[in-house]
Amino acid sequence: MVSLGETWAGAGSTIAAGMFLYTMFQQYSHLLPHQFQVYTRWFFNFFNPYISISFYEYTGDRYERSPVYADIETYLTSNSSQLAKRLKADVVDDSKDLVFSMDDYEEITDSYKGVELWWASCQSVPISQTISLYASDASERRYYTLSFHYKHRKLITESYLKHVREQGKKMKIENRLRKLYTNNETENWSSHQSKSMWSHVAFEHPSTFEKLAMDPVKKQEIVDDLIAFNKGKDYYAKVGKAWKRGYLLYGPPGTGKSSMVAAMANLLDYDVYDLELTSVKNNNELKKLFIEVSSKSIIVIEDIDCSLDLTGQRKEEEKKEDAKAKNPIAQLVKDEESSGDDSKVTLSGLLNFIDGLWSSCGEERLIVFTTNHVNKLDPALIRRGRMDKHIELSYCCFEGFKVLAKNYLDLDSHPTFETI
Ligand SMILES: Nc1ncnc2c1ncn2[C@@H]1O[C@H](COP(=O)(O)OP(=O)(O)OP(=O)(O)O)[C@@H](O)[C@H]1O
Ligand SMILES: [Mg+2]
Repeated sequence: MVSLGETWAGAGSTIAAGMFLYTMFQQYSHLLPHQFQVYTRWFFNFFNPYISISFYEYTGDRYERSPVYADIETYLTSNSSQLAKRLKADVVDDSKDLVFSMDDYEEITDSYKGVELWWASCQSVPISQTISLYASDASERRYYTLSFHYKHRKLITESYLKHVREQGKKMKIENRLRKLYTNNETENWSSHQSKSMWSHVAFEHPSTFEKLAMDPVKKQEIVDDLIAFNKGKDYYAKVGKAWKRGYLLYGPPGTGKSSMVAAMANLLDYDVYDLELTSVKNNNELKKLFIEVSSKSIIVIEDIDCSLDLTGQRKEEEKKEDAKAKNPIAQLVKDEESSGDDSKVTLSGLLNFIDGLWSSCGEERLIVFTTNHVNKLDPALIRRGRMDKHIELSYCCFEGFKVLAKNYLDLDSHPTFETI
């Protein structure tokens, strides 16, 4: 007699065989005559209770990888390294560890709220490549297919896929190597649209808030402020503001402004974008740079008073207006001559990216300015709301000295402390 268990096992393998046949059919159906294709497709669809969704690595004419594909890949990394039998190992640019992912044509089972579903990694070979041996430009297209029973359609499309993307993003952040970016002058960036305008190295600065010598009350206030920002996604959504915050660090040279930026990045686990304004050609290039900044990052403009003549520019404009009133033609000629060098980032351009319309692209970003001369800056640039928090870093106080004594000499107290 055949037991119930055996019957189910038989049914399971029939379903698996059916799905395999269907996948094969999908892969090679373009080689069949058209009429035959229509009938067989109808036949399969009629009897097939499973829905499958494909996620391609590159879609349409995008240069960059599809973000959905990347999220799924990361999500499946944890599942596949346990479940799949054939894996690919790779050292990925952004991650600390080796990354394992499913090898091509491998399949794994996942379950979500008691529903079973199947992921397969596939590759479609372009037709041109099957015909011509020389079609070197036609590369394979990778994609994942997700299959599930049609009665779970709502659950999968509305909830499971969201879960996959969230998990994928979270895992990517946990596993990533943080980076320090800089905008160096790449001459041919415009001819390679897909090439990033930022170049980077791994960010491994050892500075932390514990090691920073400053008034402990002030320090705690800054740490609390940063953590509140980090957890403030809902708050920013509620008040209808872009999720970003500006800090102005000012004080005499060598008082720990750069160290504090590094400490901030280490505290929040953010990337650092060191923006060198003097090598940005114009506002348009500044816009491109800002668009490329990822979320969870700090954009730093060091010594902003030296980077640009942001203070003088307004006066310049006013002077020009005066000159125009006195001698309009001479001023027009002058303007014409100087318009050839559009090599200017203007104050209004910069303000536009700090809190204009463009500031809302990307989220969870800190903008930090450092300066030695706070009173040289245009008040519009540093008004509250734009630079939300002004932090003065000054010469060492006694509390700060104690931190230094601990850091360097491992001393908690000493008879000479009182004298100091
Ligand atoms: N408050 C501080 N706590 C601990 N170390 C500090 C502090 N201030 C400065 N230092 C030490 O002094 C050095 C210079 O500090 P840092 O580069 O952060 O100063 P800065 O304010 O950015 O200077 P500049 O205005 O010249 O850019 C660093 O090596 C840092 O370790
Ligand atoms: Mg500095």
